[in-house]
Amino acid sequence: MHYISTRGRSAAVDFEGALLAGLAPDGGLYMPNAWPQLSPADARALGEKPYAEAAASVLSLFTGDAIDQSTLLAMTKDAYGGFHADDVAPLVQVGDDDYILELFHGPTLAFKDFAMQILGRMFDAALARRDEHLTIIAATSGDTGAAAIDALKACSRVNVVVLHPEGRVSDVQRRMMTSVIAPNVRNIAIDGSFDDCQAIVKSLFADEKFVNDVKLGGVNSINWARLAAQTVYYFTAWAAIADGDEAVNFVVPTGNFGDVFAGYAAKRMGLPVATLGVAANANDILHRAISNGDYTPAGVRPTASPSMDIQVASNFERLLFEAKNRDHDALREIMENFARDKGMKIDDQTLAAIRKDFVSCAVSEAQTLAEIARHEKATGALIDPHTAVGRSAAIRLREDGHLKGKTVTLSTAHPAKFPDAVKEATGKNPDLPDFFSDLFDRPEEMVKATASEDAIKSIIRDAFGTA
Ligand SMILES: Cc1ncc(COP(=O)(O)O)c(C=O)c1O
Ligand SMILES: N[C@@H](CCOP(=O)(O)O)C(=O)O
Repeated sequence: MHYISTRGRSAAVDFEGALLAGLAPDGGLYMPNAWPQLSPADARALGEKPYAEAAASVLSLFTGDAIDQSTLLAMTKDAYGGFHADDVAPLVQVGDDDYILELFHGPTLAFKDFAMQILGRMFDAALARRDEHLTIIAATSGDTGAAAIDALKACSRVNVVVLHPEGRVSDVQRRMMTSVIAPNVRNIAIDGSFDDCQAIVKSLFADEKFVNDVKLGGVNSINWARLAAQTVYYFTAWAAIADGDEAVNFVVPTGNFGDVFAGYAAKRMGLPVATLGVAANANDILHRAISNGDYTPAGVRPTASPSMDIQVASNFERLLFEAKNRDHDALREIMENFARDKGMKIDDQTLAAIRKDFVSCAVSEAQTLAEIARHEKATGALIDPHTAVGRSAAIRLREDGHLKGKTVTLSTAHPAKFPDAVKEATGKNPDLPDFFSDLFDRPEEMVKATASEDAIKSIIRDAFGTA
């Protein structure tokens, strides 16, 4: 197994190369050169195993020789042993054919923990063996940052710098990041949007000298290892509910297109997935792209589901690469034109290829809050606004005939991360788990910066010099 850049101008690397690089040197995203395969029988057998064992089995298809099987299993046991649910990713039935996959029982209460906890352990092992250090840069709209900091704060060979859009994450999300005061952690509040943060991250990777000076790495979903780890719960969820080889739908609240692309990867690996539902909030660029080919950013609108307040979705590049039959030149031209024109019209053939696997739905603010309230009335349980976007989309896509049969909606965050929206919708205050009961008493540390590449470079150089 090796990894190729979508843009075709970087050398292929092994799993460890993709893990440590994050983004390919040509600005492209790494992809496996071919999809590893699992038969439905293999997938079903995963359902019999504890989550950590299933994760090691699936991940080994991506890691190849980079990590031996017993080390990988020790890593997954350690990573998922810290989750606060026995099942790690519990599946809850909410209707005849409807399920919610709870992905918020990790240490920072969002689905990001599934990949980040394992990445931290992989970084530790690879950097120790190479006797190297890394400076991780992450852009966050709230959840990736907390998960990265939690997973990496104890890594002696990793520094971690997190950029978040000032005032555009919830107080709980911010405090989960800024209350971790450690010598290798820096939080930077950017005067701008998540897209500005993400653009800065990509521009840092484009500066070869800076990348080499500080040994830059990334843990956003540009990093293939993130998506590899996120494929696992599609397999375990399918195995828990499918009869025989029955195909199941997944609906995924979507921002950077990473989580839903992990579902696509699982499908390409042989998992019987019928349709992948892309659930967008009022920042509906992905819905516009899939429904009518219009992939044009329209300015970010703050919503009750702030982690999905994203316009330029990194992983859409991976989807276009697939839809273009992995034609590097065609993909590079598309991405260059997109950068120049600040938007794109997806051609009919490419759109038809995308629609073989995906449908989409945009959910308004009113619909999001209404779904939190409806769900609480129907089940007595609170859901977070991102999950509500997913559930609202799943209900509408089924009513409109786009989804038939069993459907799993990914529940991506704990409701207590977004108490204001939950309270507004239901009148109820979701409680943080005990291990965060003192979150609002903890001191915070962060610096503020303008949305400028140079400002961030100088903060990183001052903090960590050459790694
Ligand atoms: C809670 C939550 N739900 C959904 C998403 C969207 O996931 P993705 O960016 O992988 O599409 C995010 C952020 O990415 C998130 O933090
Ligand atoms: N919603 C994310 C945005 C970054 O997404 P990633 O999956 O590419 O890391 C966040 O919460 O930070």
